[in-house]
Amino acid sequence: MEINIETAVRVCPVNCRNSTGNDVICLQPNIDNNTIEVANSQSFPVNHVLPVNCSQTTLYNTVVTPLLNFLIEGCDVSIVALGQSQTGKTYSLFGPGFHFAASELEHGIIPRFIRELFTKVKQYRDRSYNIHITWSQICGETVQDLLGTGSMECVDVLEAFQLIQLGMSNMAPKCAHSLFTLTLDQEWIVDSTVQHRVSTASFTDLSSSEKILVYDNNGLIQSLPTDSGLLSLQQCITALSEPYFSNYGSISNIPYGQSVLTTLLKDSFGGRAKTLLLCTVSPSIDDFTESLYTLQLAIRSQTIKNFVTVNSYTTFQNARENYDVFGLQFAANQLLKLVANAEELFQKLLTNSSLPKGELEQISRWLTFKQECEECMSENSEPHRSLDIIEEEEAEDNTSCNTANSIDSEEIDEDPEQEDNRQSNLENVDTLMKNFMISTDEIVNNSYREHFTINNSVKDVLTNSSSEYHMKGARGRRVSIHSAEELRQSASIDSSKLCEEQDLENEEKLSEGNALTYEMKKKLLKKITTAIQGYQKQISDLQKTIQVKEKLMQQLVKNKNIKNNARVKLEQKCQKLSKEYDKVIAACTQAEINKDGDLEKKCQLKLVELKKKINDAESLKVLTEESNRKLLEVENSVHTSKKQLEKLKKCKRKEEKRKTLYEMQLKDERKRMGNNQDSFEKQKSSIETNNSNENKQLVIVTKPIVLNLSHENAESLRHEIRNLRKTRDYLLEQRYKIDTKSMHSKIMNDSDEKKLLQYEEAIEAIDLAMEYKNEILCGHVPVIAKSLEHIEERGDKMLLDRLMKLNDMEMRILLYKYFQKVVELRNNSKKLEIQVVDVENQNENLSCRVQNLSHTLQQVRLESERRIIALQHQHENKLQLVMRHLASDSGDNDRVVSRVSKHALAFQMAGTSKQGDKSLIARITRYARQETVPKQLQATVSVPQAIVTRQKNKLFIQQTHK
Ligand SMILES: Nc1ncnc2c1ncn2[C@@H]1O[C@H](COP(=O)(O)OP(=O)(O)OP(=O)(O)O)[C@@H](O)[C@H]1O
Repeated sequence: MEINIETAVRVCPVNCRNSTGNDVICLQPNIDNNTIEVANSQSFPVNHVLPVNCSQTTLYNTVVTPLLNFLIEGCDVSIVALGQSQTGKTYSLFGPGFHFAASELEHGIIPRFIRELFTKVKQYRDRSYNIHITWSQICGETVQDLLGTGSMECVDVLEAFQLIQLGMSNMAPKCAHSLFTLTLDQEWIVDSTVQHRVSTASFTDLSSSEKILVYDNNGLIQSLPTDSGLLSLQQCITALSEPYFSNYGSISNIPYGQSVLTTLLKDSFGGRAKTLLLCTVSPSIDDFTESLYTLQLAIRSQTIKNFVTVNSYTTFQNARENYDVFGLQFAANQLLKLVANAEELFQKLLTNSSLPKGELEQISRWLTFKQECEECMSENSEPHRSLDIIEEEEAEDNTSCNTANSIDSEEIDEDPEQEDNRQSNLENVDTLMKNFMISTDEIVNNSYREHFTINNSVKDVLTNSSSEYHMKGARGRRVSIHSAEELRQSASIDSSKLCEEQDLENEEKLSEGNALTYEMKKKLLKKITTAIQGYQKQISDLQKTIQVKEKLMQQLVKNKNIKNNARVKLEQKCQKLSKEYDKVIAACTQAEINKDGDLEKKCQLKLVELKKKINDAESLKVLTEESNRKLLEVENSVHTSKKQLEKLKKCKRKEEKRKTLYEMQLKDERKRMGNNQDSFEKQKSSIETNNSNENKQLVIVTKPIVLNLSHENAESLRHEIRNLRKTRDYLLEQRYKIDTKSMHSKIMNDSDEKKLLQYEEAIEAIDLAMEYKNEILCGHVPVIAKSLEHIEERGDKMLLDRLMKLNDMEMRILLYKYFQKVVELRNNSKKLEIQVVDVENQNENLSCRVQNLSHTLQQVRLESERRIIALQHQHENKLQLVMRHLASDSGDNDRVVSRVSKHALAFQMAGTSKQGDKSLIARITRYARQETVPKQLQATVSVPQAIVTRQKNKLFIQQTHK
């Protein structure tokens, strides 16, 4: 929590400063409104004003007691006594000199604090604690340990008092500031966890110092202490009290590192301690200036906000590994301190002009990194956030802690919001990445197209007649870097998605077609042709299926009337059977009354038989009623198949369109390449002629401007250029030889490949050298030299400086090494490009396989569909026959009805139920994935056949298998 530094002003008795007691009073403490009224009618409002003759007890109770609570809760507390010499700083902190122990009433803040601390911590029976004391004095920039043993543990008040006496006896008279520190370490157990609190109470007795008067920036007189520690403390207080720093704008700008005193008081001013600045002033007019100085500093200090935190951590009982938490926490704190110290040191070093430039740069880079790191960490979090989180683990029922906890809970509440922010940040990053990809692709495409157009004439000849290796960019740099769009194109062509999804992409492909190379187009054409064939196959399969379905539909329509008639007949039959059933029941009852056992038995048998007949007739009736539903189902299925057919035809048309387009483009390019082939030789000879012309022109153009150069120099430059040109021609010739050789053999061995790269690099380097020399000949500053002049990056400049200092031999070695490195890099990149080509080919093959499989699956699906329909067809035929018989014959055909109804139900269950369809399709899909079609599906399915014969009034149905 942010808490302002508290201020308290104690006005010492007039006689303290060895005055006569008759001094004129220049300031008056106003206890009612906590202000100090000064003679010049200025008033200083502070947090606590203590009356002139206030007792040590009043002082302690008024301003110190609350601090003890902070300490016990785990916060660091600090009391800094500031004031003119002999105004009672030491008296307030310790008591009257070395004899403070004589009267408890005279005890100052520290002994009272110690006594009360021991009393209070003992009240927390569940806590174990230990208290350590350190005491040091600071004289100038020297720190001296007053106890001689560093930190001393004391188990009770007496031991602590003895240590104070020891320290006082070691104190240097006057001149030094003293820093008395109490460290309280507490721990207690809550639900198998060990809660720890480590807090310190520091008491600083600032020695007074002579003041000098100086003019400040506004021309006003300002008094500054001569003591370096006090001076830098004043500067820190001034800096911290500026509004900019009160918001922790940049705490790193506070000059804590200027003195040992301010380094030690860092936590008290703008740090993590709860601080009380106790100012002691003299009321005497003689001390007016000093009092004014003290009061002004108090006013400034009370605007400073400290970020008070609870120093707590938790460990687990009997779990040693968890002590690491503390270890890490401690290490983190230490690291933070180290970084802060290093920063102070670096800030100091930066002002030291004697340091070498490089080191100064290193320091400023370090500071920038730290600044960036701090900014980054403070962007979404409060300062000291990590410690707040630790605080969450403990919920104590006292005021200070409650406040802290409320802050924590707010932070917890913010978590979902932070999560949202993180999410939206991720989305933003995603969008940015996508945009970046798009723009990168665009740039690569453009530059590639540019490159392609420039080198078109020569390249086409080489590309077309050479192996794939040439096409994919063994020549030239980064030719094989394909855009994401290109890669997407090649992947999407193989996808088995229906054309609606592909439409958009296909449109894109058509428009992008111009950016593809000849070989790419050829490949694409091949793929398109395969796709068209696939579509054609699917279309014809689907057409067959539709035909079969339509036939079934006709059959169903035809059967409709017969089924209606049969239903009427069956209804009549059911009624007749029911009546008969009733009659038999009546006969049975009569037989029972008559006690005719035989008749009763016969009647019961007849009843069973009749019941069976009624059930069979009812089942058959249900079958006749299903006709409409079936018809609807088949109609829907035909409709869906027709839709699919339309889609496939559309896809096929699109692909055919693309095919025509690419065929045309390829035809054009072939024609153009034919012309290029013819003109290639011409170009070669013309290039040579141009070269010699350029040579001549060079001389002609440079003639009038060469005036700046001495005749000898110009001549030697021309000579060098001519030599370079010869070398270049030779290299070109060698390169051409390797090209021609590889064109014929279509394979290039490793040494040829390396040579080719070396030639290309060397040609590029020679071109650059010639251009450079030519510009000098023309009296221009060479472009490359101009660009060197504009180097602004410090690192680049340094590199350039180093390069300039190299001698000729070193330069040659360096260049040779670079040349080798470049060739090696190009060789590697070429290998990578070949690997990319391989991967692309593999991808292509896999895509083809996926396409084939998807076609097979589609085919199998259609075939199985046709088979099911064929079965349905046969079933309908049989049904039709039975129904017709039922409709025409009123005789006893119960046996037929029974058999047909059973068969029909069985067929329904096994063949036409949706579940059956699904499992069949699932099976077929499984087979399709295995790339094999099951034997059952390859061979004709053994369909049951029935022969129906009629003898007298009976129908005979005989089931056979084909
Ligand atoms: N409020 C007071 N009541 C009684 N005596 C006081 C009071 N303030 C100071 N004195 C006495 O004044 C004398 C000087 O006090 P003290 O040594 O504490 O001053 P100081 O500010 O610490 O001086 P220095 O800057 O030299 O350290 C002591 O003898 C002290 O007992």
